[in-house]
Amino acid sequence: MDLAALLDRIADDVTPEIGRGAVADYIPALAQADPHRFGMAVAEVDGSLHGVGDWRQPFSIQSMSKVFTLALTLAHGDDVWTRVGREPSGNPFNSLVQLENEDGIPRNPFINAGALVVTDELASHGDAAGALLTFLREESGNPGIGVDAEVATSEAGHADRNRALAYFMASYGNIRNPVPDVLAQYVRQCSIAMSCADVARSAVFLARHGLRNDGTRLLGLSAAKRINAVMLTCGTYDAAGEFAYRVGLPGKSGVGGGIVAIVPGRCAVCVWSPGLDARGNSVAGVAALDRFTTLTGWSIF
Ligand SMILES: NC(=O)CC[C@H](N)C(=O)O
Repeated sequence: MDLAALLDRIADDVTPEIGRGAVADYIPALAQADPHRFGMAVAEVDGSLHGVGDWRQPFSIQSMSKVFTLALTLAHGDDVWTRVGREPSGNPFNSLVQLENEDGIPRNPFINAGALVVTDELASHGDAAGALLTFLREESGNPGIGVDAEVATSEAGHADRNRALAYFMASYGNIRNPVPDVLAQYVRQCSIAMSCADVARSAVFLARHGLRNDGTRLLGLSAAKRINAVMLTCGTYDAAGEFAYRVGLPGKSGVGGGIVAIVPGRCAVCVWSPGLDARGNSVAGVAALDRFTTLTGWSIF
């Protein structure tokens, strides 16, 4: 399959979708994003890389970081699964509503509550955001990857919802490090800026059943398979059913407008366009992945 030509065609096909939706503005720095940007990259398991549009342009990875922190945490063992579930929440990514009835155990690691628990667990093994940056730089081959300081400051100044989630879980004993430290780590991880090329290359270990780009193993086969399963069922929040229906791949979105999707055994795909739908997923991004699986037949179903 000529993936370069395919990506050109997808970019053409989704042109009417680019600019639709609304950029996230609850983190003020994200509101400055240009909704007319669009990029898409595919990293194959053999190391080849293809892209179209703004695929080399760094953007705020936001919740896509949650896939990588979960993977790094599971590389230390399975303990985190006693503290976070694996069920879709059916609620918005920053919702508080289920936590009180469910003893402070978040539904899954990809909503904010669950991601805070994962970061807390990873922080018990050292500097969580530092470990994440090291991993992303090594995997992508881009040592320039870093935290966007403006986004980090903006996010830290508008983190009351995440602060509430973290303190509430701490009251159940499900945040173990000091809440301000966990929040600082979480804000740093969300504020990392990467391009579609960087994200796709950093995520291809999930298509390679846990093997990193240098051939070493980050995760066992089961852990890699399980992350893909949780991405499929929970990676796009209360739109995960719709995403599975339209795209049919494990995927994880972020409010910066990125979505990373995995074709097990073949490739990782990252698409970026900042205009979001009401549930926080990129409008053009979902459309592009929909075209990608339709044209290639590479859905898991
Ligand atoms: N869905 C997202 O990308 C949300 C991430 C964002 N940093 C937040 O915590 O609200």
